[in-house]
Amino acid sequence: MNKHNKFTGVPGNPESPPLNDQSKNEPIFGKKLSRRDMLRLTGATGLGLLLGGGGVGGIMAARNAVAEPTKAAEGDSSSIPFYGSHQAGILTPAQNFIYFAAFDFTTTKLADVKKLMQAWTTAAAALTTGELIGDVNDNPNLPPSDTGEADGLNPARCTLTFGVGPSFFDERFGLASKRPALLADLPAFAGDNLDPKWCGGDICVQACADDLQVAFHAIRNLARIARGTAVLRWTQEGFQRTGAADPKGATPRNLLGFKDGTGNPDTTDNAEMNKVVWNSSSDGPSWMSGGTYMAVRRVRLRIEVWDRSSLSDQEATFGRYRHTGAPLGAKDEFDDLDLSAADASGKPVIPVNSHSALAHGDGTVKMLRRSYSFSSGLDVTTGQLDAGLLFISFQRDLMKQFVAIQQRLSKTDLLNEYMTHTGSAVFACFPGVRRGGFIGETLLS
Ligand SMILES: C=CC1=C(C)c2cc3[nH]c(cc4nc(cc5[nH]c(cc1n2)c(C)c5CCC(=O)O)C(CCC(=O)O)=C4C)c(C)c3C=C
Ligand SMILES: [Fe+2]
Repeated sequence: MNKHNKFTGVPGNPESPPLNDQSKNEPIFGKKLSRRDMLRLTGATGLGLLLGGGGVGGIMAARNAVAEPTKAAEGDSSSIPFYGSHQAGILTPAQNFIYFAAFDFTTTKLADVKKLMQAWTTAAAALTTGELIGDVNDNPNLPPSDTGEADGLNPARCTLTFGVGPSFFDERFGLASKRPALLADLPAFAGDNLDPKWCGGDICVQACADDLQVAFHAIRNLARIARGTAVLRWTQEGFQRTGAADPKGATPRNLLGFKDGTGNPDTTDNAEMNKVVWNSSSDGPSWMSGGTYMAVRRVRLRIEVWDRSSLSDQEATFGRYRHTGAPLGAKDEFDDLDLSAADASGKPVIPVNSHSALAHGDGTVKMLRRSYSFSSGLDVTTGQLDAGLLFISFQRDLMKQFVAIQQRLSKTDLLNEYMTHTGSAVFACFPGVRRGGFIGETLLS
Protein backbone atom coordinates (compact mmCIF):
# COMPACT_ATOMS: atom_id res chain seq x y z
CA MET A 1 0.00 0.00 0.00
CA ASN A 2 2.96 2.27 0.59
CA LYS A 3 1.12 5.12 2.21
CA HIS A 4 2.63 7.33 4.84
CA ASN A 5 0.63 8.01 7.92
CA LYS A 6 1.98 11.51 8.40
CA PHE A 7 0.79 11.96 11.93
CA THR A 8 1.75 8.72 13.53
CA GLY A 9 3.43 9.56 16.77
CA VAL A 10 6.11 7.98 18.82
CA PRO A 11 6.60 8.50 22.52
CA GLY A 12 7.95 11.78 23.74
CA ASN A 13 10.50 9.74 25.57
CA PRO A 14 13.92 11.33 25.58
CA GLU A 15 15.58 7.91 25.41
CA SER A 16 13.71 6.91 22.31
CA PRO A 17 15.47 6.21 19.02
CA PRO A 18 15.80 8.61 16.13
CA LEU A 19 12.44 7.60 14.69
CA ASN A 20 11.23 9.37 17.72
CA ASP A 21 11.37 12.63 15.96
CA GLN A 22 8.81 14.01 18.31
CA SER A 23 11.46 14.30 21.01
CA LYS A 24 13.33 16.76 18.84
CA ASN A 25 10.32 19.00 18.69
CA GLU A 26 10.75 19.51 15.02
CA PRO A 27 7.95 21.29 13.20
CA ILE A 28 5.47 18.73 12.11
CA PHE A 29 7.97 17.75 11.56
CA GLY A 30 10.30 19.37 9.18
CA LYS A 31 7.34 19.65 6.87
CA LYS A 32 4.80 22.30 6.07
CA LEU A 33 1.29 21.24 6.93
CA SER A 34 -0.73 20.59 3.84
CA ARG A 35 -4.40 21.56 3.70
CA ARG A 36 -5.33 17.90 4.03
CA ASP A 37 -3.06 17.51 7.02
CA MET A 38 -4.65 20.57 8.57
CA LEU A 39 -8.12 19.20 7.99
CA ARG A 40 -7.19 15.86 9.50
CA LEU A 41 -5.75 17.52 12.56
CA THR A 42 -8.67 19.84 13.09
CA GLY A 43 -11.16 17.12 12.36
CA ALA A 44 -9.89 14.94 15.15
CA THR A 45 -8.83 17.41 17.76
CA GLY A 46 -10.55 20.71 17.11
CA LEU A 47 -8.90 23.72 15.60
CA GLY A 48 -9.21 25.49 18.96
CA LEU A 49 -6.93 22.99 20.65
CA LEU A 50 -4.40 23.09 17.88
CA LEU A 51 -4.25 26.83 17.41
CA GLY A 52 -5.33 28.02 20.84
CA GLY A 53 -3.18 25.52 22.68
CA GLY A 54 -0.34 26.64 20.52
CA GLY A 55 3.18 25.38 20.45
CA VAL A 56 4.63 22.00 19.84
CA GLY A 57 2.94 20.52 22.89
CA GLY A 58 -0.47 21.14 21.42
CA ILE A 59 0.54 19.81 18.05
CA MET A 60 2.18 16.77 19.61
CA ALA A 61 -0.96 16.01 21.58
CA ALA A 62 -2.96 16.36 18.42
CA ARG A 63 -0.46 14.28 16.52
CA ASN A 64 -0.86 11.41 18.91
CA ALA A 65 -4.62 11.63 18.78
CA VAL A 66 -4.87 11.57 14.99
CA ALA A 67 -4.43 7.88 14.45
CA GLU A 68 -6.97 7.93 11.70
CA PRO A 69 -6.51 5.44 8.92
CA THR A 70 -7.19 6.83 5.50
CA LYS A 71 -10.54 6.07 3.92
CA ALA A 72 -8.85 4.02 1.24
CA ALA A 73 -7.20 1.82 3.83
CA GLU A 74 -10.43 1.45 5.76
CA GLY A 75 -12.15 0.11 2.68
CA ASP A 76 -9.38 -2.40 2.02
CA SER A 77 -10.84 -5.87 2.40
CA SER A 78 -7.53 -7.08 3.83
CA SER A 79 -7.78 -4.55 6.65
CA ILE A 80 -9.50 -5.39 9.94
CA PRO A 81 -10.79 -2.30 11.79
CA PHE A 82 -8.49 -1.36 14.66
CA TYR A 83 -11.05 0.79 16.48
CA GLY A 84 -14.18 -0.60 18.08
CA SER A 85 -15.83 -1.55 21.35
CA HIS A 86 -13.69 -4.70 21.60
CA GLN A 87 -10.12 -5.24 20.46
CA ALA A 88 -9.62 -7.03 17.17
CA GLY A 89 -7.73 -10.32 17.14
CA ILE A 90 -10.05 -12.01 19.63
CA LEU A 91 -13.24 -12.85 17.74
CA THR A 92 -11.50 -12.18 14.41
CA PRO A 93 -11.34 -15.44 12.43
CA ALA A 94 -7.77 -16.61 12.99
CA GLN A 95 -5.25 -15.31 10.49
CA ASN A 96 -2.56 -17.57 9.05
CA PHE A 97 0.27 -16.39 11.32
CA ILE A 98 0.94 -15.06 14.76
CA TYR A 99 3.87 -13.15 16.17
CA PHE A 100 3.29 -13.04 19.89
CA ALA A 101 5.38 -10.70 22.04
CA ALA A 102 5.55 -10.05 25.78
CA PHE A 103 7.27 -6.87 26.94
CA ASP A 104 8.53 -5.60 30.29
CA PHE A 105 8.55 -1.93 31.16
CA THR A 106 11.93 -0.42 31.91
CA THR A 107 10.43 2.84 33.09
CA THR A 108 8.85 3.33 36.49
CA LYS A 109 6.89 6.39 35.43
CA LEU A 110 3.22 5.96 34.65
CA ALA A 111 3.39 9.02 32.38
CA ASP A 112 5.90 7.18 30.17
CA VAL A 113 3.62 4.16 29.99
CA LYS A 114 0.75 6.38 28.91
CA LYS A 115 2.90 8.08 26.27
CA LEU A 116 3.93 4.70 24.92
CA MET A 117 0.33 3.54 24.73
CA GLN A 118 -0.54 6.69 22.79
CA ALA A 119 2.34 6.18 20.41
CA TRP A 120 1.53 2.47 20.02
CA THR A 121 -2.07 3.41 19.23
CA THR A 122 -0.96 5.71 16.44
CA ALA A 123 1.42 3.09 15.11
CA ALA A 124 -1.10 0.25 15.45
CA ALA A 125 -3.71 2.18 13.47
CA ALA A 126 -1.15 2.57 10.68
CA LEU A 127 0.20 -0.99 10.89
CA THR A 128 -3.26 -2.52 10.63
CA THR A 129 -4.10 -0.44 7.57
CA GLY A 130 -0.85 -1.10 5.72
CA GLU A 131 0.55 2.39 6.13
CA LEU A 132 4.15 3.20 6.88
CA ILE A 133 4.52 4.46 10.41
CA GLY A 134 5.93 7.88 11.18
CA ASP A 135 6.44 10.81 8.90
CA VAL A 136 10.20 10.60 8.50
CA ASN A 137 10.73 7.90 5.93
CA ASP A 138 12.42 9.73 3.12
CA ASN A 139 14.86 12.09 4.81
CA PRO A 140 18.27 10.85 3.69
CA ASN A 141 19.85 12.16 6.88
CA LEU A 142 17.70 10.16 9.28
CA PRO A 143 16.96 6.51 9.88
CA PRO A 144 13.46 5.99 8.45
CA SER A 145 10.68 5.86 11.05
CA ASP A 146 9.36 2.65 9.51
CA THR A 147 11.73 -0.29 9.13
CA GLY A 148 10.33 -0.85 5.64
CA GLU A 149 9.92 -4.60 5.25
CA ALA A 150 6.14 -4.27 4.87
CA ASP A 151 6.39 -1.40 2.39
CA GLY A 152 4.14 -2.29 -0.53
CA LEU A 153 2.39 -5.13 1.30
CA ASN A 154 -1.30 -4.98 2.05
CA PRO A 155 -2.39 -5.16 5.72
CA ALA A 156 -2.96 -8.93 5.39
CA ARG A 157 -5.77 -8.73 7.99
CA CYS A 158 -3.21 -7.67 10.58
CA THR A 159 -4.62 -7.32 14.08
CA LEU A 160 -2.77 -6.12 17.17
CA THR A 161 -4.21 -7.11 20.53
CA PHE A 162 -2.86 -5.63 23.75
CA GLY A 163 -3.11 -6.80 27.36
CA VAL A 164 -1.39 -6.27 30.69
CA GLY A 165 -0.06 -9.00 32.95
CA PRO A 166 -0.34 -9.27 36.75
CA SER A 167 3.19 -7.83 37.16
CA PHE A 168 2.04 -4.53 35.66
CA PHE A 169 0.11 -3.94 38.88
CA ASP A 170 3.08 -4.24 41.26
CA GLU A 171 4.45 -1.22 43.13
CA ARG A 172 6.08 0.52 40.12
CA PHE A 173 3.14 2.44 38.72
CA GLY A 174 0.87 2.83 41.76
CA LEU A 175 -1.87 0.82 40.07
CA ALA A 176 -2.12 -2.04 42.58
CA SER A 177 -5.65 -1.04 43.56
CA LYS A 178 -6.72 -1.29 39.94
CA ARG A 179 -5.57 -4.89 39.48
CA PRO A 180 -8.62 -7.01 38.73
CA ALA A 181 -9.07 -9.79 41.27
CA LEU A 182 -9.48 -12.04 38.22
CA LEU A 183 -5.94 -11.29 37.02
CA ALA A 184 -3.37 -13.38 38.89
CA ASP A 185 -0.52 -15.66 37.92
CA LEU A 186 -1.73 -19.16 37.16
CA PRO A 187 -1.27 -21.84 39.80
CA ALA A 188 1.24 -24.61 39.09
CA PHE A 189 -0.31 -27.54 37.24
CA ALA A 190 0.76 -31.18 37.38
CA GLY A 191 3.38 -31.85 34.71
CA ASP A 192 4.34 -28.21 34.15
CA ASN A 193 7.90 -27.77 32.97
CA LEU A 194 7.91 -24.01 32.60
CA ASP A 195 10.98 -22.16 31.46
CA PRO A 196 11.09 -18.52 32.64
CA LYS A 197 12.26 -17.51 29.17
CA TRP A 198 8.71 -18.13 27.89
CA CYS A 199 6.76 -16.86 30.89
CA GLY A 200 5.10 -13.67 32.09
CA GLY A 201 5.38 -10.11 30.88
CA ASP A 202 4.08 -6.69 31.90
CA ILE A 203 2.29 -6.22 28.61
CA CYS A 204 1.66 -8.37 25.56
CA VAL A 205 1.03 -7.69 21.91
CA GLN A 206 -0.57 -10.47 19.91
CA ALA A 207 0.14 -9.66 16.26
CA CYS A 208 -1.76 -11.85 13.82
CA ALA A 209 -1.76 -11.52 10.03
CA ASP A 210 -2.08 -13.55 6.87
CA ASP A 211 1.54 -12.74 6.15
CA LEU A 212 4.29 -13.44 8.69
CA GLN A 213 6.39 -10.56 7.43
CA VAL A 214 3.51 -8.18 8.19
CA ALA A 215 3.13 -9.55 11.72
CA PHE A 216 6.89 -9.48 12.33
CA HIS A 217 7.08 -5.93 11.00
CA ALA A 218 4.39 -4.86 13.47
CA ILE A 219 6.17 -6.28 16.52
CA ARG A 220 9.56 -5.05 15.37
CA ASN A 221 8.30 -1.50 14.95
CA LEU A 222 6.34 -1.52 18.21
CA ALA A 223 9.48 -2.71 19.99
CA ARG A 224 11.50 -0.01 18.31
CA ILE A 225 9.05 2.67 19.37
CA ALA A 226 9.14 1.30 22.91
CA ARG A 227 12.89 1.69 23.27
CA GLY A 228 13.69 3.44 26.54
CA THR A 229 10.25 2.57 27.96
CA ALA A 230 9.79 -1.16 27.46
CA VAL A 231 11.81 -4.12 26.19
CA LEU A 232 10.87 -7.45 24.69
CA ARG A 233 10.75 -10.26 27.25
CA TRP A 234 9.84 -13.19 25.04
CA THR A 235 8.33 -13.86 21.66
CA GLN A 236 6.87 -16.80 19.83
CA GLU A 237 5.82 -17.05 16.25
CA GLY A 238 3.27 -19.52 15.00
CA PHE A 239 1.38 -20.65 11.97
CA GLN A 240 -1.71 -22.42 10.70
CA ARG A 241 -2.37 -23.67 7.22
CA THR A 242 -2.75 -20.66 4.94
CA GLY A 243 -5.89 -19.48 3.20
CA ALA A 244 -4.12 -20.21 -0.09
CA ALA A 245 -3.64 -23.87 0.86
CA ASP A 246 -7.17 -24.18 2.20
CA PRO A 247 -9.45 -21.66 0.47
CA LYS A 248 -12.56 -23.25 2.04
CA GLY A 249 -11.24 -22.39 5.50
CA ALA A 250 -11.81 -25.74 7.17
CA THR A 251 -10.84 -26.15 10.83
CA PRO A 252 -7.03 -26.07 10.92
CA ARG A 253 -5.09 -29.13 11.99
CA ASN A 254 -2.48 -29.06 14.75
CA LEU A 255 0.91 -30.76 14.46
CA LEU A 256 -0.58 -34.02 15.73
CA GLY A 257 -2.73 -34.08 12.59
CA PHE A 258 -6.07 -33.38 14.31
CA LYS A 259 -8.58 -30.64 13.59
CA ASP A 260 -8.18 -28.11 16.39
CA GLY A 261 -10.91 -25.59 17.21
CA THR A 262 -14.03 -27.62 16.41
CA GLY A 263 -15.53 -27.31 19.90
CA ASN A 264 -15.12 -23.54 20.06
CA PRO A 265 -18.20 -21.47 20.85
CA ASP A 266 -19.80 -19.57 17.97
CA THR A 267 -18.07 -16.18 17.70
CA THR A 268 -21.02 -14.74 15.76
CA ASP A 269 -23.36 -15.37 18.69
CA ASN A 270 -23.19 -12.15 20.71
CA ALA A 271 -25.03 -13.56 23.70
CA GLU A 272 -22.60 -16.48 23.84
CA MET A 273 -19.57 -14.17 23.51
CA ASN A 274 -20.91 -12.01 26.35
CA LYS A 275 -21.24 -15.14 28.44
CA VAL A 276 -17.88 -16.74 27.58
CA VAL A 277 -15.45 -13.99 26.52
CA TRP A 278 -16.32 -10.37 27.31
CA ASN A 279 -16.11 -8.81 30.74
CA SER A 280 -19.01 -6.74 31.90
CA SER A 281 -18.98 -4.12 34.66
CA SER A 282 -20.29 -6.73 37.10
CA ASP A 283 -17.15 -8.86 36.60
CA GLY A 284 -14.68 -6.46 38.17
CA PRO A 285 -13.12 -3.08 37.58
CA SER A 286 -15.02 -0.95 35.11
CA TRP A 287 -11.84 -0.39 33.07
CA MET A 288 -12.05 -4.04 31.96
CA SER A 289 -15.64 -3.81 30.77
CA GLY A 290 -15.56 -4.96 27.13
CA GLY A 291 -12.16 -6.59 27.68
CA THR A 292 -11.23 -10.21 28.25
CA TYR A 293 -8.57 -12.38 29.89
CA MET A 294 -6.02 -14.19 27.79
CA ALA A 295 -4.23 -17.39 28.81
CA VAL A 296 -1.12 -18.26 26.82
CA ARG A 297 0.65 -21.60 27.15
CA ARG A 298 3.61 -22.63 25.08
CA VAL A 299 3.11 -26.37 24.79
CA ARG A 300 5.87 -28.52 23.37
CA LEU A 301 4.55 -31.60 21.60
CA ARG A 302 6.49 -34.86 21.57
CA ILE A 303 5.73 -35.38 17.93
CA GLU A 304 8.34 -38.10 17.49
CA VAL A 305 6.63 -40.21 20.18
CA TRP A 306 3.19 -39.42 18.77
CA ASP A 307 4.28 -40.52 15.33
CA ARG A 308 5.04 -43.99 16.73
CA SER A 309 1.57 -44.49 18.24
CA SER A 310 -1.21 -46.25 16.38
CA LEU A 311 -4.08 -44.38 14.75
CA SER A 312 -6.58 -45.90 17.19
CA ASP A 313 -4.46 -44.77 20.17
CA GLN A 314 -4.20 -41.30 18.67
CA GLU A 315 -7.97 -41.14 18.17
CA ALA A 316 -8.62 -42.44 21.68
CA THR A 317 -6.30 -39.72 23.00
CA PHE A 318 -8.45 -36.98 21.54
CA GLY A 319 -11.79 -38.83 21.58
CA ARG A 320 -12.20 -37.83 17.91
CA TYR A 321 -11.46 -39.33 14.51
CA ARG A 322 -8.36 -37.93 12.89
CA HIS A 323 -9.67 -37.66 9.35
CA THR A 324 -13.09 -36.11 9.93
CA GLY A 325 -12.63 -34.55 13.35
CA ALA A 326 -15.95 -36.13 14.37
CA PRO A 327 -16.35 -37.36 17.97
CA LEU A 328 -15.75 -41.11 18.26
CA GLY A 329 -19.00 -42.90 17.48
CA ALA A 330 -20.33 -39.92 15.46
CA LYS A 331 -20.20 -38.97 11.79
CA ASP A 332 -19.65 -35.26 11.37
CA GLU A 333 -17.06 -32.93 12.77
CA PHE A 334 -19.64 -30.75 14.49
CA ASP A 335 -21.76 -33.53 15.95
CA ASP A 336 -22.21 -33.29 19.71
CA LEU A 337 -19.83 -35.13 21.97
CA ASP A 338 -21.96 -37.91 23.46
CA LEU A 339 -20.02 -38.78 26.58
CA SER A 340 -22.68 -41.22 27.74
CA ALA A 341 -22.45 -43.46 24.66
CA ALA A 342 -21.13 -46.94 25.49
CA ASP A 343 -20.12 -49.94 23.39
CA ALA A 344 -21.57 -53.46 23.74
CA SER A 345 -19.32 -54.17 26.73
CA GLY A 346 -20.44 -50.98 28.47
CA LYS A 347 -17.16 -49.16 27.81
CA PRO A 348 -17.51 -45.43 26.96
CA VAL A 349 -17.11 -44.85 23.22
CA ILE A 350 -15.24 -41.63 23.99
CA PRO A 351 -12.63 -42.51 26.66
CA VAL A 352 -13.24 -40.61 29.90
CA ASN A 353 -9.61 -39.50 29.96
CA SER A 354 -9.56 -38.41 26.36
CA HIS A 355 -8.65 -34.79 25.80
CA SER A 356 -12.08 -33.87 24.39
CA ALA A 357 -14.02 -35.57 27.18
CA LEU A 358 -11.97 -33.94 29.94
CA ALA A 359 -11.89 -30.51 28.31
CA HIS A 360 -15.62 -30.63 27.61
CA GLY A 361 -16.61 -31.81 31.11
CA ASP A 362 -20.35 -31.31 31.52
CA GLY A 363 -20.29 -28.74 28.72
CA THR A 364 -21.10 -25.76 30.94
CA VAL A 365 -17.59 -24.22 31.05
CA LYS A 366 -16.29 -22.90 27.76
CA MET A 367 -13.49 -20.75 26.44
CA LEU A 368 -12.54 -19.31 23.07
CA ARG A 369 -9.35 -20.94 21.78
CA ARG A 370 -7.20 -19.19 19.17
CA SER A 371 -4.04 -21.29 19.08
CA TYR A 372 -1.21 -21.58 16.55
CA SER A 373 1.35 -24.29 15.83
CA PHE A 374 4.98 -23.45 16.21
CA SER A 375 8.26 -24.95 15.11
CA SER A 376 11.26 -23.30 16.70
CA GLY A 377 14.21 -25.28 15.43
CA LEU A 378 15.90 -28.19 17.09
CA ASP A 379 16.29 -29.10 20.73
CA VAL A 380 20.01 -29.81 20.52
CA THR A 381 19.97 -31.77 23.77
CA THR A 382 17.69 -34.43 22.24
CA GLY A 383 17.93 -33.88 18.50
CA GLN A 384 14.15 -33.53 18.44
CA LEU A 385 12.10 -30.69 17.03
CA ASP A 386 11.10 -27.94 19.42
CA ALA A 387 7.60 -27.85 17.98
CA GLY A 388 4.14 -27.64 19.46
CA LEU A 389 1.15 -25.45 20.08
CA LEU A 390 1.07 -21.86 21.23
CA PHE A 391 -2.20 -22.33 23.06
CA ILE A 392 -4.14 -19.10 23.45
CA SER A 393 -7.57 -18.81 24.97
CA PHE A 394 -9.83 -15.89 25.81
CA GLN A 395 -12.28 -16.01 28.66
CA ARG A 396 -14.23 -13.85 31.07
CA ASP A 397 -12.79 -15.52 34.13
CA LEU A 398 -9.38 -17.23 34.20
CA MET A 399 -10.07 -19.25 37.34
CA LYS A 400 -13.54 -20.48 36.45
CA GLN A 401 -12.67 -21.26 32.85
CA PHE A 402 -8.99 -21.80 31.96
CA VAL A 403 -7.81 -22.96 35.39
CA ALA A 404 -10.81 -25.22 35.99
CA ILE A 405 -10.30 -27.00 32.67
CA GLN A 406 -6.50 -27.14 32.86
CA GLN A 407 -6.68 -28.63 36.35
CA ARG A 408 -8.76 -31.50 34.99
CA LEU A 409 -6.50 -31.94 31.95
CA SER A 410 -3.22 -31.80 33.85
CA LYS A 411 -4.18 -34.73 36.06
CA THR A 412 -5.42 -37.43 33.70
CA ASP A 413 -5.49 -36.23 30.07
CA LEU A 414 -4.27 -39.01 27.74
CA LEU A 415 -2.60 -36.23 25.74
CA ASN A 416 -0.18 -35.51 28.63
CA GLU A 417 2.06 -38.33 27.45
CA TYR A 418 2.72 -36.33 24.32
CA MET A 419 3.10 -32.79 25.62
CA THR A 420 4.88 -30.53 28.10
CA HIS A 421 3.86 -27.00 29.00
CA THR A 422 7.05 -24.94 28.67
CA GLY A 423 5.73 -21.37 28.79
CA SER A 424 2.88 -19.57 30.49
CA ALA A 425 1.40 -16.11 30.84
CA VAL A 426 -1.90 -14.38 31.48
CA PHE A 427 -3.00 -10.92 30.40
CA ALA A 428 -5.97 -8.63 30.89
CA CYS A 429 -6.81 -7.55 27.36
CA PHE A 430 -8.16 -4.03 27.32
CA PRO A 431 -11.54 -3.15 25.90
CA GLY A 432 -11.49 -1.78 22.37
CA VAL A 433 -9.88 1.49 21.40
CA ARG A 434 -12.14 4.42 20.50
CA ARG A 435 -11.22 6.81 17.71
CA GLY A 436 -9.22 9.63 19.23
CA GLY A 437 -8.49 7.48 22.26
CA PHE A 438 -5.60 5.14 23.03
CA ILE A 439 -4.83 1.57 24.04
CA GLY A 440 -5.51 1.06 27.74
CA GLU A 441 -7.20 4.43 28.07
CA THR A 442 -9.84 3.14 30.49
CA LEU A 443 -7.06 2.06 32.88
CA LEU A 444 -4.56 4.85 32.39
CA SER A 445 -6.60 8.03 32.35
C1 LIG B 1 -6.89 -25.59 29.47
C2 LIG B 1 -7.32 -25.62 28.26
C3 LIG B 1 -6.74 -26.41 27.14
C4 LIG B 1 -5.43 -26.71 26.84
C5 LIG B 1 -4.18 -26.30 27.58
C6 LIG B 1 -5.45 -27.48 25.63
C7 LIG B 1 -4.32 -27.98 24.97
C8 LIG B 1 -4.34 -28.64 23.76
N1 LIG B 1 -5.41 -29.00 23.01
C9 LIG B 1 -5.03 -29.65 21.88
C10 LIG B 1 -5.85 -30.18 20.87
C11 LIG B 1 -7.26 -30.25 20.91
N2 LIG B 1 -8.07 -29.70 21.84
C12 LIG B 1 -9.38 -29.98 21.56
C13 LIG B 1 -10.48 -29.59 22.26
C14 LIG B 1 -10.47 -28.75 23.39
N3 LIG B 1 -9.38 -28.36 24.13
C15 LIG B 1 -9.76 -27.52 25.12
C16 LIG B 1 -8.94 -26.92 26.07
C17 LIG B 1 -7.55 -27.01 26.12
N4 LIG B 1 -6.73 -27.65 25.25
C18 LIG B 1 -11.16 -27.36 25.02
C19 LIG B 1 -12.00 -26.49 25.94
C20 LIG B 1 -11.62 -28.13 23.97
C21 LIG B 1 -13.06 -28.29 23.48
C22 LIG B 1 -13.77 -29.33 24.24
C23 LIG B 1 -15.22 -29.40 23.81
O1 LIG B 1 -16.06 -28.81 24.50
O2 LIG B 1 -15.51 -30.03 22.79
C24 LIG B 1 -9.40 -30.80 20.37
C25 LIG B 1 -10.63 -31.40 19.73
C26 LIG B 1 -11.20 -30.54 18.66
C27 LIG B 1 -11.65 -29.20 19.15
O3 LIG B 1 -12.68 -29.07 19.77
O4 LIG B 1 -10.89 -28.26 18.96
C28 LIG B 1 -8.08 -30.94 19.95
C29 LIG B 1 -7.60 -31.67 18.73
C30 LIG B 1 -3.62 -29.68 21.90
C31 LIG B 1 -2.77 -30.30 20.81
C32 LIG B 1 -3.20 -29.06 23.06
C33 LIG B 1 -1.84 -28.83 23.57
C34 LIG B 1 -0.77 -28.89 22.87
FE1 LIG C 1 -7.39 -28.83 23.65
